[in-house]
Amino acid sequence: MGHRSVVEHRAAVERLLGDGSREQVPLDRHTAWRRLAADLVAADDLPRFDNSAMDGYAVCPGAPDQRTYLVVGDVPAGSAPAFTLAPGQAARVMTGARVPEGTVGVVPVELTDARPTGPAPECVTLRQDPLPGRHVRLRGEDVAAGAVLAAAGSEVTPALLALARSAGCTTASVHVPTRVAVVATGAELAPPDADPGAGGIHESNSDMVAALAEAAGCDVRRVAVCSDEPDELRALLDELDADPHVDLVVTTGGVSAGAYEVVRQVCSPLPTFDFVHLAMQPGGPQGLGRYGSTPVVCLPGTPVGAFVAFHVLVRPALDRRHGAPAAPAGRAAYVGKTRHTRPGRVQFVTSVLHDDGTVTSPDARHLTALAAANCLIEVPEGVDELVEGDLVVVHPV
Ligand SMILES: Nc1nc2c(c(=O)[nH]1)N[C@H]1C(S)=C(S)[C@@H](COP(=O)(O)OP(=O)(O)OC[C@H]3O[C@@H](n4cnc5c(N)ncnc54)[C@H](O)[C@@H]3O)O[C@H]1N2
Ligand code: MOO
Repeated sequence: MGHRSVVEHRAAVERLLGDGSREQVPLDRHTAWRRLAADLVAADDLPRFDNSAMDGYAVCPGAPDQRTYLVVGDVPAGSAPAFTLAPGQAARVMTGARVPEGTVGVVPVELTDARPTGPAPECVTLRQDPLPGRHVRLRGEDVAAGAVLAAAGSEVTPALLALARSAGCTTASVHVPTRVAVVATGAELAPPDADPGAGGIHESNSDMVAALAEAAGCDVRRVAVCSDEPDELRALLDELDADPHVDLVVTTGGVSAGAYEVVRQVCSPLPTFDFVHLAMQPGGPQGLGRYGSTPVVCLPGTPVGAFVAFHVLVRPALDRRHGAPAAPAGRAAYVGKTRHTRPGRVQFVTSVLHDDGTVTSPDARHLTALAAANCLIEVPEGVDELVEGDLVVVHPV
C-alpha cells in the first residue's frame, strides 16, 4: 500500500470519473436541481405585451378635469383588444390582460364608481387621476428576448423554471446525472429485513452512499450488498461492467489489511487498480481503478469513513461532472470546546456548526455524531489539539 495525500487522491478520482455529458431536456419539474450546460436564453419578451397589473380601467386621459370616461371595451385576460383608446376613453381590463393601444395608465376598480363584477358599465367615474404608466407592466420590462436568464453552471431552481418558462423557453441544455451502482461488501452484513444472527450487523452503508450520490445529483441505478466471496463480487462487477447504464461503481468495505478483504482481493490484481492508504482519518484505506471499462471507487467499510470519504473524495469529482462550481475551500468557524486530535494525518471531524459560528464535535467515532453532523472540521496534519476559540476550517455536509 502506498501513501497518498488527500489532494492527490481527489485528483485521481476526478481523472477516473472524467467529464460528464450534456443533453437537451424539456424544461419542466424533472429538470429542477440539475445544472445548466449552456447559458439559458430568453426566447420571448417578458411580459410578452403591455398588460394591466390590476383589475380596473385602462384610461387614455381627456381634458385635465375629466373624471367620467366612456367605456369602449372590456378585456378579460387572454384576449387581445382590437381597438385603440382615444383621449377621454377607457376600457375595463382584468389583471394580466393586454391593455389596448392608447392606454396611458390603469385605475384599479376600487378607485372608481364601477361594480367589480357583472357587465362592464357604459361610463366610469374615476376617483384617481390615470397617472402615466401606473399599474401597466410594459412588454420586456422584466426580460427582453435574447437576454441570458442564467449562466452555464447555474442550478435549475424552481424559481428559475418559472422565469425561463415565462420567457418562452421550452428546453435546456443540462449536465447528465452520473449513473451509479453502489455495492456494500461484507460477510457480516444483514439486510434490513433479516436477522443479523450472533456475529452479523445491520447493513447501513449501501443506502447511505446511494442517498449521498443522489444528493450529489447522481442517478442511482443499483444498490447491492455482496458477501466476502470473491466470485460473488467478481460476478456482480462483471454484470455492472456489462451494463451500459452504469457510469460508476462505488463499493464500501473490504479494502483494509485483513484476511477477507474482498474488494482488494478481486481488484488489486488488476493493473488498472490502485489501493492506497491516504494521509487522512477517517476514510484512510482507499482504492480506485477500472473494472473492465467501468470506473470503480472503493471506500472503506466503516460508515463514518465511507461518509467522510464520499464527501472529501467523490463528491468533488461528481460536482465537476455535473457542472457545479468547485466547492469553496471551506469556511471559518471557532472551536467551541477544546479537544484532542490525532496528529500525522489530516482529520475530518464530523461536527456541528452552530448559529453563533462555533463548532463542536461529539465523539467522532460514533454514528450518533455522524447523524448530528452538519459539517466536517478539517484539521491539518500537524495539529494534535483544537483549542477553544481557535479558528478552524469547516466544510458543510
Ligand atoms: N490492520 C489494520 N486494520 C485496519 C486498518 C489498517 O490500516 N490496518 N484500517 C482501519 C480503518 S482506518 C478502516 S476505515 C477499516 C476499513 O476496513 P474495510 O474497508 O476493509 O471495511 P470492513 O473491514 O469491511 O468493515 C469495517 C467496519 O465497518 C463495518 N461495515 C462494513 N460495511 C458496512 C455496511 N455496509 N454497513 C454497516 N457497517 C459496515 C464492518 O462491520 C466493520 O465494523 O479497517 C480498519 N482496520
Ligand atoms: O479511516 Mo478509517 O475510516 O479510520 O475509520
